[in-house]
Amino acid sequence: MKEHPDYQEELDRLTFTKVYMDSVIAAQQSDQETLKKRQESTVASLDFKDSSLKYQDMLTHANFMKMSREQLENLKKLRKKPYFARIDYHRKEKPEREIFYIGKVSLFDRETQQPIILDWRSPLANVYYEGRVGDVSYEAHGEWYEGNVSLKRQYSIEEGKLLDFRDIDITTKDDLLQDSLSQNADHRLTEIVSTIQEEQNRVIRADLRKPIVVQGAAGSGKTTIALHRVSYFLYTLQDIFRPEEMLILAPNRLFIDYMKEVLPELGVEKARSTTFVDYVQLITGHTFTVQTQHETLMNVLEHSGEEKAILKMAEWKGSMSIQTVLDHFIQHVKKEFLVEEDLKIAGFRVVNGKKMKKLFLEDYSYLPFYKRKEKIRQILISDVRRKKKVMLEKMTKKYDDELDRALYGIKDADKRKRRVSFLLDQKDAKLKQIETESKKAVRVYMKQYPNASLSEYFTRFYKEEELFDTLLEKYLSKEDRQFMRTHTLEQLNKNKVDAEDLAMLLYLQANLYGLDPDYKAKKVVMDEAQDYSYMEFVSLKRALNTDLFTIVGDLAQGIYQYRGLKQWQPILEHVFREPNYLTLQKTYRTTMEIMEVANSILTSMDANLPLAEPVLRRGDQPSFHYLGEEGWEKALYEEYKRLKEEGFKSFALIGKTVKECQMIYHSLSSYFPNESLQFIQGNEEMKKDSVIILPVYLAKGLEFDCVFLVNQNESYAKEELDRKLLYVAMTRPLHRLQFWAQEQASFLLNEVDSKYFNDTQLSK
Ligand SMILES: Nc1ncnc2c1ncn2[C@@H]1O[C@H](COP(=O)(O)OP(=O)(O)OP(=O)(O)O)[C@@H](O)[C@H]1O
Repeated sequence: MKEHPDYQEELDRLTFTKVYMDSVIAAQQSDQETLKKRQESTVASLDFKDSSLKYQDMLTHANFMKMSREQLENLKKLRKKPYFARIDYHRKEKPEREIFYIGKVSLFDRETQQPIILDWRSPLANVYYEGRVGDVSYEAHGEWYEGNVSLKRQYSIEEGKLLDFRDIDITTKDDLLQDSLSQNADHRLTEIVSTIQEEQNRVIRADLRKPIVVQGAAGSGKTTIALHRVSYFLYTLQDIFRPEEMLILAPNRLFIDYMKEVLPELGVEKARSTTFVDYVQLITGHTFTVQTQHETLMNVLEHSGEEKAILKMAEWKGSMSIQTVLDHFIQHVKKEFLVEEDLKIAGFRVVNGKKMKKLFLEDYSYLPFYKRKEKIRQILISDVRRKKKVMLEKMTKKYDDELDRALYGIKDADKRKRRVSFLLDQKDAKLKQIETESKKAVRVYMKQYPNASLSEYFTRFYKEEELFDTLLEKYLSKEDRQFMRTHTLEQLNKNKVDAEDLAMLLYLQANLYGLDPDYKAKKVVMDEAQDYSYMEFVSLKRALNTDLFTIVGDLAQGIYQYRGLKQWQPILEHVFREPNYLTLQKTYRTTMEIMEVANSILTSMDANLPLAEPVLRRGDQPSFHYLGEEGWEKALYEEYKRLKEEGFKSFALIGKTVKECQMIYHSLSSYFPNESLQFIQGNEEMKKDSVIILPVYLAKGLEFDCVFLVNQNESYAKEELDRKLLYVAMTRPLHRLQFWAQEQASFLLNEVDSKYFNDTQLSK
């Protein structure tokens, strides 16, 4: 590197940037207010018609100057690695080329407003990620700019020191990516802004106003890219969206912890990250215990007896048909809101009932039923208040006229006296009647409207047998209907619901009550989306009333296929308007050797999915170890020790089920040093230096340097579900994969070409 003609220039640039950052940090610490004002006045004096990048960037800079303590800390961190790339760019209309350094956030010269560092999310930075050197164009704020990139350079900077730099042209491979992939993982996801690949960049920057569905192979960066898209989204639309309005849905709490590490790095830590189950519970405020899809899956894997009927019911509860049925049920409920009685007070018609019905059916048709009811109540209150005055006046006038007539018309003094006194009493009584009836009229009138809770409606759906049968007979046999009714009602008696019921609850909540604004989200990210049912997508969309969804998943990993999606089509065609659909085929997590074995399993599935293409990274072949031999536990421990000595940091032992994992834990715990094994079966947080034992369904989405697939008792069968579980398990390691079982067939390795793995018994 030192021989490079630009070496000194690059060194000077880094020094300049760091010194500049130091001055910003010092200035921020000493005089935050003055600086802020100065920056704001510079921005204020700008030509607002200038829609170019510069203006937008300067606004960003103004925000940047309004640094919070947290941001200041970030800047200090960034000083260690201020940028990772450079582009030399010549914009068509400009006289000369400009040099831009790209980093995690932008930094501008306070005096000249020239960028010292360009944010990776800025429009111009797109040309770094897309294509190679040569003619390029990019879009910024609706306008296209053309130009030429003559140089793309990558830097390795650590602790503020320039370690290396290299240029990328058409022929060079991405060394930075290779370096980054060969690193070891320590149970957490990292940001990848310096090595985002072209196909990934396309997902990150795809039209932000449209929903997007991404089918990506295992390890293709779906989770990582979805989070980078949120970061890009917040940067680009920062004037419209706040991070708190983002909702990130992950499969379980373990996964959220794993993902969370990368959120502050990307500036999206304020987004709400949760599971679908927790989110629905929060929105609906219900207190049911939820039988999760994992528990159902476990029952199936461990053969509980009723599994066929349970699976069928789960599938049905998540299907497209249930939406139609629920819509009918909602229409049925709606009839109870169609009050058309007039509201009368002391004989006066204060409110026309037909008008109320019209309000409900037409004017407020965009609102959930109970919100419409509330609107009507408010209208009634104000109508009654307004008309009370008129009624009192009219009533007073009526009696005053009568009194006049009595006073001047009745000649007989006694008669007149009686009549006047009678009229005065009457007047008094009538006015009082108006007063008292006005007070309670609305309350009484509103009693005609239903007043039931969400769980009452939900229970009713199952309880009213005749209605239930009428609604469902087109879709399910009598036997299936019966099973579904009794099963769900039994669960409800125990204050329990199935995970699949949550979508129905959310759908009812959205249609009947709506959502508390505090829980609303304007943009939704769904990871492991293949595991969601059709009804879950529909209910989320209905409840949140937004199209801004980023949906990433892999059908090949659809281990909850009994309830989840088998294809993306229904979502693409029926849930969203004109969604974008993109695929990620390259896989970055694992080595070519591991991917060859995993792809053999993928080929044998029905899914008809493209094979994952690993980026060129080599490692040891996966190995098969005989677990039947005495002392296998010690042998496994020795393998672990050997790999640890090689420098690998994170290890997992993956079993097919929780029971299998219990067995593995039991067998191995006396061989591993105290506390170094951690058995995860739910939401426990993973300890950093432990060897993790966990069932496949919980390992989904996670990654480890080395993975041991262990099979003491439960083999993977040739059926679809088991193939998917196996595929998920095989695609977890970054570097090493070992199979431990009594026979190769336990991992379906008898179907895999033996040249792809090493049988340790044979090679002895
Ligand atoms: N462009 C990249 N540069 C460096 N590392 C990358 C890149 N893309 C992905 N990775 C790494 O590849 C690994 C897999 O990424 P991620 O977990 O996001 O993939 P995924 O598609 O969600 O996987 P799965 O479906 O198996 O859960 C992570 O370690 C991630 O950091």
